[in-house]
Amino acid sequence: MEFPFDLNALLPERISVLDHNLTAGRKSLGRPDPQRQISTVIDELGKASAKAQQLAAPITSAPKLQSNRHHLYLLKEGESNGGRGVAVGFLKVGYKKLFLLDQQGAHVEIEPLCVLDFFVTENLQRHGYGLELFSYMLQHKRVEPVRMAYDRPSPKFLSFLEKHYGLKDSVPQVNNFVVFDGFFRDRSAVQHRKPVPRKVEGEIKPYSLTERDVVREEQKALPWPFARPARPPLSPPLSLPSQYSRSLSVDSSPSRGPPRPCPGPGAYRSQTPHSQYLENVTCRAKRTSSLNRSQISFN
Ligand SMILES: CC(=O)SCCNC(=O)CCNC(=O)[C@H](O)C(C)(C)COP(=O)(O)OP(=O)(O)OC[C@H]1O[C@@H](n2cnc3c(N)ncnc32)[C@H](O)[C@@H]1OP(=O)(O)O
Repeated sequence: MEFPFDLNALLPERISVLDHNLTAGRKSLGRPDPQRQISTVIDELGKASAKAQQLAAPITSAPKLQSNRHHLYLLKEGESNGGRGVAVGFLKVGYKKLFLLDQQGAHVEIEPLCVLDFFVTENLQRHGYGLELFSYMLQHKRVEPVRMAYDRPSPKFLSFLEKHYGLKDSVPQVNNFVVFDGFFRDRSAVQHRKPVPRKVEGEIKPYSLTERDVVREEQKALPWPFARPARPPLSPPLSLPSQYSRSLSVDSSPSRGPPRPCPGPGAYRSQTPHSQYLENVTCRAKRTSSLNRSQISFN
């Protein structure tokens, strides 16, 4: 993805690690408003990622990064675009407090590092850039892929995880997060286990939403005539097991979350744990396995 400014001057490293400060390590060297340009890069990549995944709206943007304790790894290719560089893709991770089911079906409250968004521009996919980003993140976070949770991974990402890390067998969940065999190994000492609550009759409401669901809630919150009709709930892809439904995430823990400016209705997950499952709730956005787009250029 090309930009009308010098990416190499903006992002000196091949992979930049960005957080809520939107800085790429080095201070501005007299460049005009580097933060605004970094925001543009993040916003455009976020939009392209959402489009590639057929999400209703981006789950990655500069304002979202500024209001969360996430890390965004941004990969550039410095030689291209007449030496000004192109943005190749990004990987966004963050800690999320989740309620997961372990191998025995017991409810476990846990706060793993999660992959939240991952994108390589269409024309550069299957060239090893995704692996470069992912392995950089693993080293930076000192984590193994099997110890991470994955927020509604796309078919391409599932294939990526199996190919590069041998992650294949997942532990069934009742939410959108996917964890693989080995995730719960040696965790019992630090986990706060909870008994699985009995299902209560009546209306079943989620007590928390994934970022992907938040995007949908934000859209629903718009007044008529601005609100766009929500997509009908879709069944999980045939190749995937039934665990790919809604999440029981309760967001980042208070200790990790930065101060947030007064969220709007539905903007963030409820913090109140609910004792009900979401077994029947499969309201989810459809992902696509591929989009044949030519090289994206932003001018
Ligand atoms: C939690 C989440 O973020 S889910 C969202 C994940 N993102 C997306 O689905 C957006 C579209 N896809 C992409 O951006 C990329 O394909 C990524 C980020 C998933 C992987 O990045 P890449 O640079 O393509 O990965 P890399 O080249 O290192 O590895 C290639 C492997 O990834 C998987 N993969 C990549 N593209 C495809 C594809 N079009 N179809 C199937 N598998 C694919 C395959 O396992 C592939 O190995 P193969 O070519 O031998 O079959």
